[in-house]
Amino acid sequence: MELHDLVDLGRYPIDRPDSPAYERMILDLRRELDTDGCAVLPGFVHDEGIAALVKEADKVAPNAHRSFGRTNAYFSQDDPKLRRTHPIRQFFERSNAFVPADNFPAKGPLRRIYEYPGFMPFIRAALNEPEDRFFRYDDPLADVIINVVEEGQGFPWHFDTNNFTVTLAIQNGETGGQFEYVPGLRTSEDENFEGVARVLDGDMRNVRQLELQPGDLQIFKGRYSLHRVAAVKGERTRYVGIFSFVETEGMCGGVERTKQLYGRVLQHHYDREGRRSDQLLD
Ligand SMILES: O=C(O)CCC(=O)C(=O)O
Ligand SMILES: [Fe+2]
Repeated sequence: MELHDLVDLGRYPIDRPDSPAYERMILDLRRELDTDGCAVLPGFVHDEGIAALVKEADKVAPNAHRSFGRTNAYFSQDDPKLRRTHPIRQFFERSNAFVPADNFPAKGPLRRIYEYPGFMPFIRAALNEPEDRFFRYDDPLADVIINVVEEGQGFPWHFDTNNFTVTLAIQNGETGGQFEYVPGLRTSEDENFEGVARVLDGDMRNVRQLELQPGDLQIFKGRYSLHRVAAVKGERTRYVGIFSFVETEGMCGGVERTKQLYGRVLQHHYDREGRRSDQLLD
């Protein structure tokens, strides 16, 4: 399986895991993840690869599920029993559109990157996770998707369900669309509702901002880092590819979240509801 027509393998030798260059790359990424809770690989996909990905995105964008509505950081329902200021009760406007994973064939450029045999071991090594706790997201609607964001749309503060998130910038809006995140705001043992409430309330002290360029790959721990995408402005649509990985085999999106984001839910989601190795809300 070849990847050089999409990925800059000279700069990022994910096809040569035994080389010193690979080892150096992994050490650099680990350092970045330790200090910033996030690592960026500029130009991971080269210009020609991006052209192929934009073409694929343009083709499937009409199949995106457009969803508008108010969501909290956990994509859960309101709980009127809690005090009014509790993060579960803080709802923000979200409008975006996800192209569900079943739009991306194995031979298309986006899934070819995700399913390239060396890609998962590379992401796992960068995150320094053990082999028995690292899997692709077992979600036929969400393992690899494109987030389509048009003028005026954005994605408010939230946590991902999948433990690890890898995003690939494919096309930027004219302006806006910056990514903001707070690394490690919750852990698998602690929701840290107080810390989350402070950020939702506008405390920007621990918020970091990123502006990715098309071709840049970003690795971060989406289940533990609160994050959001600023509204996009201008005519051009923002496309971001999202590849998800989890620590528990068979883990997929919950029923409520999947309904909200993809507009449908499969038997698969009911069968696996609650398959998590932590007690977090979503
Ligand atoms: O579009 C992005 O950059 C990320 C969107 C996001 O956070 C998500 O889809 O969960
Ligand atoms: Fe997210």
